[in-house]
Amino acid sequence: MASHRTENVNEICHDDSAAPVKAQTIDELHSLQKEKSAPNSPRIKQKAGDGLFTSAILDQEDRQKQQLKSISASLASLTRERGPKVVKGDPSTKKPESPKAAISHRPSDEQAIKYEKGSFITSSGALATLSGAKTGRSPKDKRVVKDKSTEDDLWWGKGSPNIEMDEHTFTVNRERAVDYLNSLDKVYVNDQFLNWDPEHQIKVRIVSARAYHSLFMHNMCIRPTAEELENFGTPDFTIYNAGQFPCNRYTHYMTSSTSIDINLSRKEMVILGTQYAGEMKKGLFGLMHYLMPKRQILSLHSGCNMGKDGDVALFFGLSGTGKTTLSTDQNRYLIGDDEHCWSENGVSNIEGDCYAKCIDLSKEREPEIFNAIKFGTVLENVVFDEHAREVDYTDKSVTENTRAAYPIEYIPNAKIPCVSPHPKNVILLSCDAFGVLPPVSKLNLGQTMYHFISGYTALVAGTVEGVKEPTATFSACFGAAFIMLHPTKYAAMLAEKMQQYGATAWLVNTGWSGGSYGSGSRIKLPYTRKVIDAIHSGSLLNASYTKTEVFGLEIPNEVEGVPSEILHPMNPWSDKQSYKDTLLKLAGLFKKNFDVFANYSIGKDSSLTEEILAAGPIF
Ligand SMILES: Nc1ncnc2c1ncn2[C@@H]1O[C@H](COP(=O)(O)OP(=O)(O)O)[C@@H](O)[C@H]1O
Ligand SMILES: C=C(OP(=O)(O)O)C(=O)O
Ligand SMILES: [Ca+2]
Ligand SMILES: [Mn+2]
Repeated sequence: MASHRTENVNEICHDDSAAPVKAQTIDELHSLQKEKSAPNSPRIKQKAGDGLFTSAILDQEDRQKQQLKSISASLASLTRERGPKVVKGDPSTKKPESPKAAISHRPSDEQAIKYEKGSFITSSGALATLSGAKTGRSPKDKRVVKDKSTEDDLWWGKGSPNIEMDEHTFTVNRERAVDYLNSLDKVYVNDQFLNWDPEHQIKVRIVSARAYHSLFMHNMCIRPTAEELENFGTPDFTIYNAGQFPCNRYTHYMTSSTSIDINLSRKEMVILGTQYAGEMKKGLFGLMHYLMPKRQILSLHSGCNMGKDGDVALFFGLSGTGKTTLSTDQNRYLIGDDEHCWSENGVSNIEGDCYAKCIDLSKEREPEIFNAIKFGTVLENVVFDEHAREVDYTDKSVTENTRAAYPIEYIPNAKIPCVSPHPKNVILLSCDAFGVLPPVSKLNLGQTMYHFISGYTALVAGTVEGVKEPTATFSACFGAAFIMLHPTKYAAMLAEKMQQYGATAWLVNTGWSGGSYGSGSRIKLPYTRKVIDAIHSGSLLNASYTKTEVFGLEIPNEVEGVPSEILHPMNPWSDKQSYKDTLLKLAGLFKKNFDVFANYSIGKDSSLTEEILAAGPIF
């Protein structure tokens, strides 16, 4: 057969109608595609001589050597002298006898596709992957080292998320993780930042076995510039993610083959037996909940956005209550969807991404999130069509907790750098599965603190292992799984800041209406958006209010764009007696939950504590 192929297989066939490409070989052509610079978080350039740039005296080669030395030190076992010899790059391009490769900076999606079963590119260009047996967090497997420095500082005991372990057991698990990582041909190393406030930035290193974990963290943390990366130095905190490898359940303190261990003194975290990426994210959040309050900065499990006129709103809420959905708003600048710091400088995002739930995601209802799912985005545990690679967002067969992690700049109106002035509105989101909390109510300071400390929601299926249907949950500070100090410490700081900056608080029910889960229905997202619009615009502040029974919540009689019948939660219930019974049942749960906090005082004098205690349900 005649063929038009030329002798030299590397030569490029020219299409004579187009301008000729200068490259002569495939390799040369590929070199044209190579990124000029690796992607970083877009930011305002800092002035030369500012903080991070001062140590730029070393030449590039020396800095690379130091970087590899530092990675090698991170991977050193505690019982041997030094760490493995590491080189930069993809191990498959190196000779077999080459030492361990550490792939730093932009981990490629291709690495995941090449090495990880179940990883594919979807029709929109995102990397779809599977997190394995665990598709949600495992809070019961979280351990925190109790030592001299943490035993007095941290919240321990009943209700606390910090289940203790000793230093020795931590070392056993650390050694297990490091040995596992060192047994692999390659590991991925991310050196990145947390917190967009340059004064309070934290340097983190994540060592992981999976390309997916590396890409996830690349998105999640703030991406350094090439220059910042070279001058990174020693990280403030290191994660060893050996999630594919189990812990030894016969080890003291271990109750399963999963263990997520935090050692604040060693500034390290070890992950064994779970590949759910949210463990890394929330582990670092725990770290910030420890470090920031020491600097008088309040760490918040909240989303944050800002209007054109600079009015800022915080959205507190547990997983699935709408932080990501509602902070992503086409009319407002997005500061962040999940984790922030409130300092005297204002609000700053801790992260560089959004981590959206994508069950039942639709382009019509949530266009910004839908469009952010493109090349560079990690899609976890979604199901897609084998040929067209179209994702079916309604498919729950892997989990209901399907997720998309994308760099925050994939949202068109994200504000970079992700910092804002002080909040004007503080919105407490609660997804009430009982259907008795009003769609919106205005809170006084006592009520704000009462509801902040209570942290009530219905845990929506999926995010925590084993939770199959909405279940009433109380999670202090709307994030008890992540806080490190006693809830009243964060509450006191929130009260002080809200008073100082004159913020108004609102309780918004994004859950059920007209009946409990099973008989009522979830409040329509467009209605919740209207409620939020009215809060932002200030119109709700001037509305007339009616006080509810039992919870004493002030509910507006009208909200533009929302049917007034649903504003009082009793109206849409067909069985009024059932409403009243359910209301009392929920009030009882609140009361029981709050009992453990009744003996603590909040703030400088007893008046706020009294206000808070008086703000609970009366029945
Ligand atoms: N009324 C509503 N308000 C907010 N979210 C809603 C509402 N009704 C349904 N949802 C859905 O609930 C989920 C909220 O999840 P998300 O915003 O990711 O929560 P969080 O960021 O707090 O974990 C989204 O899937 C969203 O589409
Ligand atoms: C990632 C999590 O939180 P959220 O749903 O709030 O993003 C989580 O709780 O594991
Ligand atoms: Ca969260
Ligand atoms: Mn979220």
